[in-house]
Amino acid sequence: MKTKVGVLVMSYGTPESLDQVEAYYTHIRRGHAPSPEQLKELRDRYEAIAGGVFPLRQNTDRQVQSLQATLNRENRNPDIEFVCYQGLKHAKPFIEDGVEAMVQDGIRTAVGVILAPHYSVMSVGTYIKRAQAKAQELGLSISFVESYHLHPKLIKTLTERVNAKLALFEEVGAKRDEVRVLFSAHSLPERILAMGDPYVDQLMATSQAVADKAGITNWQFTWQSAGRTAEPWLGPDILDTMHSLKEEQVEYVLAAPVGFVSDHLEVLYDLDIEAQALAKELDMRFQRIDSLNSDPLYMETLSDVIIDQWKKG
Ligand SMILES: CC1=C(CCC(=O)O)c2cc3nc(cc4[nH]c(cc5[nH]c(cc1n2)c(C)c5CCC(=O)O)c(CCC(=O)O)c4C)C(CCC(=O)O)=C3C
Ligand SMILES: [Fe+2]
Repeated sequence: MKTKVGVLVMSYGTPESLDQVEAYYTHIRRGHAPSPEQLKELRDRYEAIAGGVFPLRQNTDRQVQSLQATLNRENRNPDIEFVCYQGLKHAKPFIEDGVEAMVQDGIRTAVGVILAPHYSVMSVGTYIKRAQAKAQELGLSISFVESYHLHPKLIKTLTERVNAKLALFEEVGAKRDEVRVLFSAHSLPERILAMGDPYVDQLMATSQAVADKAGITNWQFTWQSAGRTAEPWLGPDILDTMHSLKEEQVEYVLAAPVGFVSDHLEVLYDLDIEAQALAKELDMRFQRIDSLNSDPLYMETLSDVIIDQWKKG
């Protein structure tokens, strides 16, 4: 009989229906309910992306399924079998539920991975902390993949996506080097800088690696989707960046949100609706690269780093 190795696949989580948006938002706000205005604003954004469909849920389900198949295909150790469990930060099944399910299934050792390539103590760090605490409580031995932002297969597939959209621009008459590529990621509060957090450096490294592989020099990095709180967040925001590009007379813009791995609100609303509307207003041509979702090279990236982490223990 093969020994089962658990894989806790962690992701942000999303509501299942518009009714659940309030509970979800309250969880993100650490138990503080949003004001009616804040709630309406968030519900409106979900309604705008696909009439209240929550694509992140289905995308995460597919990623987890597809990762399990990839892991068991790539695994060269005949004595073990990988079994994936989902653990979400702000929705069911929560991270703690995933750990509990493994233990109930008799799993003794596990690896945790997050569906986000870049480490920050405020993002990936909090997923790991919660999983570790629950695992300790239940006596499960678990270790974690902290980041995989320079994995060659990740860089390769992101580069192919950039090249595919640059080719589309060329079809409408733009020269490849006239397109400004905007690499982006979710902003975080500025205070991560004083904490020596690797988030910014890792994002710059991914962007530089993709730019090098695609052979592009007309690019920059910008933030997006900053939270609606009083404290300062990392900037410049993509909308401000686009205003500056207008002044530079840039006409063609390609958004490459390398901090995200799935179609969800931050991509489908903040880029496809909000940034796209601004581009129209500024008379710019704006595109974005396709999200990774269950891309085979992304699945292999995850499978490689999980198998390596499992060998290390
Ligand atoms: C680093 C990071 C990632 C990327 C890494 C990762 O994936 O983990 C990410 C992803 C996501 N963020 C998401 C949604 C939201 N994030 C919010 C608020 C916040 N995000 C934060 C950080 C991040 N968020 C932070 C510091 C806050 C402030 C509150 C707090 O300190 O936690 C809010 C509240 C309202 C607002 O501010 O917009 C919403 C609705 C969705 C799901 C979208 C969907 O359902 O389709 C996804 C994938
Ligand atoms: Fe967020």
